[in-house]
Amino acid sequence: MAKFNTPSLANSAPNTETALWRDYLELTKPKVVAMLLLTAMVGMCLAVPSLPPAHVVILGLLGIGMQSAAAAVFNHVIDQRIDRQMQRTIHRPVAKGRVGTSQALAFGGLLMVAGFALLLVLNALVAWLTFASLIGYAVVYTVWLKHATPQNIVIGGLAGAMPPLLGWVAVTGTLDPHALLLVMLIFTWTPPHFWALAIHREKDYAKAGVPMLPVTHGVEFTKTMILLYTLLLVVVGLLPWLAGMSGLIYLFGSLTLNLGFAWYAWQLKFHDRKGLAWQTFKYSIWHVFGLFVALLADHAWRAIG
Ligand code: HEM
Ligand SMILES: CC(C)=CCC/C(C)=C/CC/C(C)=C/COP(=O)(O)OP(=O)(O)O
Repeated sequence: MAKFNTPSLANSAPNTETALWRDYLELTKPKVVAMLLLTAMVGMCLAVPSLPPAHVVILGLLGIGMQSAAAAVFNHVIDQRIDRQMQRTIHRPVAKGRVGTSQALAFGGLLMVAGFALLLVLNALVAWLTFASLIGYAVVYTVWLKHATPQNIVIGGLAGAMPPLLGWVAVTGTLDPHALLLVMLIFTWTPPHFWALAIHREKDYAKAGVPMLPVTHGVEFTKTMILLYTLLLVVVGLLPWLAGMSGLIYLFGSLTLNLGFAWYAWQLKFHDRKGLAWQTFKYSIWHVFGLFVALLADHAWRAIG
């Protein structure tokens, strides 16, 4: 059994380069946060029969975006040592020493406080649930789960799955079971999204001593799990329609996208070829984008119809 690392804040890299605004932007994982905000916006829209008030959308997206970005900044600080050991992450701003630990912590802290304050203007429930998601990703997942179990991303995935519910609560101030269906969609999507990448980057994770599934249980087992989760996603994808939350536009959109994901997973398991794990990962990103656009289009159609 390989020895797995525990996180450390020590930064031994020489601080030879100057930080640019681009480095600070990179710390926030902007493309991931953009996707999280799309899912939050869809949660906001589905919470009401037509459109949510503009000021709620603006304040809510800013607050959720800032707290998600803060979580990503803290993740860079905590992961700096393993980031220096992996090809994919070796050039990151904190890992390379272009942004120091204290500057990054100050930047993340500022985003966290500002985001929390903006959400408090809307309601206390959304502010605290968003903060709990930040802790879930930056502390529970990054500090502990990531190094503790190959189920790390399954459990930790809950934080990344929360934004549709956060968007919903920003608008209504209450929890609604329909919002949980949207969380379930992303929760089920996350393992095949990440494990496809983990297969592609298996050597990186093995080198850094992070117990990701392909490292601990092998690539074949991981492919089986990817296939099972995509099949589960086909079923979970039906729930918004079965619950009467979404209509036929969503149903056909989600079935097409989810069966497409399952097809990729099937190919990966039974007819693997060079680069297919990476293609599956890329597909997963377009897939989650398409799924939430389908939810939005379906809602818009029903609102005007
Ligand atoms: C625990 C949950 C998750 C894990 C472990 C995870 C892992 C990753 C990793 C390692 C990458 C980087 C790939 C690279 O460097 O090329 C990535 C990329 C990405 N992820 Fe995830 N992810 C998670 C959840 C999510 C969620 C919830 C979303 C949005 C709904 C998301 C959206 C994206 C996007 C858009 C990218 C591409 C970023 C880019 O090209 O810069 N991820 N994910
Ligand atoms: C407030 C709120 C909604 C918080 C959630 C924020 C957030 C940025 C979730 C995204 C999940 C993600 C990118 C995980 C990858 O982390 P990793 O450390 O495994 O990947 P890495 O090696 O690329 O850093």
